[in-house]
Amino acid sequence: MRIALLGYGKMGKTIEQIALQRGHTIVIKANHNDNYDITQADIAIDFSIPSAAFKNISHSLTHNIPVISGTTGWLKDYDKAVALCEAKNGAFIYASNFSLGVNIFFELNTNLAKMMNTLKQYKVSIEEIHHTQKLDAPSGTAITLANDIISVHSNYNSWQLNKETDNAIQILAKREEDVPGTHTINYNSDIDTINIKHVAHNRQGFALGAVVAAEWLLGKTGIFTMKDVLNIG
Ligand SMILES: NC(=O)C1=CN([C@@H]2O[C@H](COP(=O)(O)OP(=O)(O)OC[C@H]3O[C@@H](n4cnc5c(N)ncnc54)[C@H](O)[C@@H]3O)[C@@H](O)[C@H]2O)C=CC1
Ligand SMILES: O=C(O)C1=N[C@H](C(=O)O)C[C@H](O)C1
Repeated sequence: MRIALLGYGKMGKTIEQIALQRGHTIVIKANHNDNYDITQADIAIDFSIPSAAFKNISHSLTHNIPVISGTTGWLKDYDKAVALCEAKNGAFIYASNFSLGVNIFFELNTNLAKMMNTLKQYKVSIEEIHHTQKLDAPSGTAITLANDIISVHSNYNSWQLNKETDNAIQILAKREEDVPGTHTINYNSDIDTINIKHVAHNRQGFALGAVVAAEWLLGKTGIFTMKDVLNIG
């Protein structure tokens, strides 16, 4: 596959390594608003910044290039990206987290939340820890985890960043040097605490997932998620 990397930072560079190992070619490495010809590529992979993601995605879809996006913090425009993809009969995958481990963790989180729905003495909270350069908070992964709990647990109808309220899930966002991504779900009662945790040791899992998703998407039309790619859930 000829891949356009829209965003050539920490993730773009890790994706390049894995894509080359899997026999693909990188034809575009775009940072900032570079003037590139997207039609040279078979597929675009966007790991850029929140304020640039929608523009990158719509540029690719407008030119009939399938696109994978892992950028977080741009979801206010997600419905517009879906509408454009449908109008162009294109192909699009967004995932807040492309790693296989986190996608298994998403399933674990939903199943645990279903069980905890009958045990109202436990209060849930989410903690995410990332590197200090991260632009958005809470992480996209923490938002997915919170929304998945809300969809099956009747005590909660929203989430709140760094704030405890009755019917909202508190998400604590911490920033520390060099942390690739740690997410913990805590169910706390007066008697005990149950928690599940995912710790990324590096960025390889995110990057491999994004390349596997690109390989899977090529030749398809529609709007998909990592559940479709990994056939789980
Ligand atoms: N979904 C997932 O599995 C993962 C998502 N991420 C997300 O991916 C994004 C990128 O993460 P990192 O690579 O760690 O950040 P980074 O800051 O290292 O790289 C972002 C790059 O985007 C570039 N950029 C700025 N404006 C651009 C534009 N208009 N078009 C193209 N590129 C532009 C910057 O110059 C920079 O090189 C973040 O939103 C992060 O939260 C990160 C890891 C995994
Ligand atoms: O910015 C990061 O680094 C990460 N961002 C994603 C998120 O916001 O959830 C995924 C991963 O946790 C790393």
